[in-house]
Amino acid sequence: MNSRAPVMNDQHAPAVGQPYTRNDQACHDLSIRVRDLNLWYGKNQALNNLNIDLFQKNVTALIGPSGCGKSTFLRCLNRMNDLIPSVRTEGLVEMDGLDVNAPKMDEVALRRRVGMVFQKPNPFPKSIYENVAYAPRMHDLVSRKAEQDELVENALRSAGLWNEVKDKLQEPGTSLSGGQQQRLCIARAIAVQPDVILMDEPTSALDPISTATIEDLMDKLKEQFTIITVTHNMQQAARVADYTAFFHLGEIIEYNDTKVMFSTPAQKKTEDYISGRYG
Ligand SMILES: Nc1ncnc2c1ncn2[C@@H]1O[C@H](COP(=O)(O)OP(=O)(O)OP(=O)(O)O)[C@@H](O)[C@H]1O
Repeated sequence: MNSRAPVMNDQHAPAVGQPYTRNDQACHDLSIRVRDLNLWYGKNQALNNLNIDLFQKNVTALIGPSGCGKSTFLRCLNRMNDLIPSVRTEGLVEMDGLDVNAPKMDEVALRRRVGMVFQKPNPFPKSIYENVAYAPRMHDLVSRKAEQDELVENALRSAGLWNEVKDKLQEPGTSLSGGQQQRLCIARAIAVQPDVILMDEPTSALDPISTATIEDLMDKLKEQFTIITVTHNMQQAARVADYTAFFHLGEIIEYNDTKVMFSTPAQKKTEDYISGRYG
């Protein structure tokens, strides 16, 4: 086993060759299983032998210095790296037992199950209503207008935006504030009833109040969805994440319960990073 494999400091060390997991008892709520994942951009290896189990209905934060592979890893979970021609991937990413990279995996269906929210809010140039209704219609999740209306309302309510927009659903999504636009993007992601929501620095373009609103929202959304978020903000990881994985130079150095990792990191590199000594 890679000597720098992720470490779970309050758990039994796994047998040689076995991946690190949170604990045996929790394996029933496994959502995503990653084994020996390697990724290259052309000749440059960006992910190096990653092994990690991600658990259902939790928030997992991916932290680490710039360029350590957090976003690249996130994009492995919904095959968005396939859109980059120079990318080559090896290893297993399994979601609820299904091999995400299997040739017969339907990428459109996969991206319905794995929603994504980006750093910069990116609503479609359409009405607030259409931003939410479009994908469910494309995926045939609704047939009647009344059903569609209900779905739009539910998604906007779940994203904590309904009360602010219910009287202006036909206005452009882009007319909303940055924080509202990000919640609209979250409503759009949850409208297709995914299992997993990937968030790539979802609050880094937002003011502190909008950031706090999104953090509260993540706490509610994890009752229904598995959330994996990239963040540069240590306090945010400590506030929102049940589990945290620390990445460094394309490897997972440590992965653990967030409270444990932040109070007693097992690795010197983790300690240096979370205490702000580098990165
Ligand atoms: N499209 C791409 N083509 C080539 N190399 C890339 C591409 N995207 C990322 N990389 C490289 O892969 C490595 C990991 O980048 P990635 O963006 O995943 O890191 P990150 O930890 O998310 O960084 P940041 O915190 O700055 O967003 C870096 O060396 C980066 O330069």
